Amino acid sequence: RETPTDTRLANVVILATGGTIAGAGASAANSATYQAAKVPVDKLIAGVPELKDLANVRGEQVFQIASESFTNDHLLQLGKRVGELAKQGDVDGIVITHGTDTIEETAYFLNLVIHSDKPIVVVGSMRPGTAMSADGMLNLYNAVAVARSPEARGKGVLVAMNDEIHTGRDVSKMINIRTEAFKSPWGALGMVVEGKTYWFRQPAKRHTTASEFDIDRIGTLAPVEIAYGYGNLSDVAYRAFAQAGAKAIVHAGTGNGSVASQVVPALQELRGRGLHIIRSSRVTTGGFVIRNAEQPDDKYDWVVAHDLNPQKARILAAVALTQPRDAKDLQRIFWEY
Ligand SMILES: NC(=O)CC[C@H](N)C(=O)O
Repeated sequence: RETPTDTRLANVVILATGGTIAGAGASAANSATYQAAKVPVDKLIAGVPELKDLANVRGEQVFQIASESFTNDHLLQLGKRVGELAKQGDVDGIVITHGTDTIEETAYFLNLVIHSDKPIVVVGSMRPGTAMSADGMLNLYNAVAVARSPEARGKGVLVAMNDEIHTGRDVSKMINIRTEAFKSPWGALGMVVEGKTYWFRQPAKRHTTASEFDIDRIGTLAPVEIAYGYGNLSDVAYRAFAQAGAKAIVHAGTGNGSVASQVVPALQELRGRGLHIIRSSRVTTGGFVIRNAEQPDDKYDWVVAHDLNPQKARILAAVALTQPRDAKDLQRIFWEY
């Protein structure tokens, strides 16, 4: 049955892409063993009747996948749909349901390329809806509460998880299994309680309307790969990525983004052939890579990812290198976004 549109309420569109929030398990005891991306968006919305007290909500099924299977093409397709909806006068806010594994990559991508100050909120869950103490219903309710909130405007793309509101730029999945899985190294922006938002911080980096990147001007993302640092490192992965056509390699380095001495010559050689080398850190609760510490970045013409983790550094480089740039300009972008 169609519910009549309440004209006093904000209009929020829910774009569904899959993940555990759309997951289903065999029994209520299955909190970890289940299939992601099963439940269609209309059923997710029907499962939370209280949404209609917050906003006029309608759903669109964009994909039905687990988020580890997101490709650059999925990012572009989703981004273009978000961009279109954000331009519509009858849309006040957008919620994207998403698997949690790569939610931080999609949220950061949208934060970089969507030119709108309307609230855009990405949400997932850690337990499928069929499980005891499932977290998806409340997370979805909270996401819609943020998306309809005038106070969420202009804060960039947000992630609502576990009652917290995070900037898509900072947030990262730090723990699996637990519902308290998402943290931002510089703290959450706010909280949602009983459908009301409470704010404490503003994002400091360039995003959305202040971004030089625009989804309407991006046809394909640049191929950027990540190579992991560890003891006994070899240059095999770096050379293979270069051979396959990578425009940049993000080094998920040990500690300060350090590079094993036996690999430095290969990375110098690849930079000489035009590939960008981006040093990031594999530490999990807030890397902080500084230029010319550990490695002479000025001399080698390398870039540092600073506080961006390797997967976020890949997103930024894939967007930035949609046009050719020297390392100095790419480094500027890493400081500013
Ligand atoms: N909690 C989750 O959403 C993880 C499920 C799945 N791996 C995904 O990211 O889509």
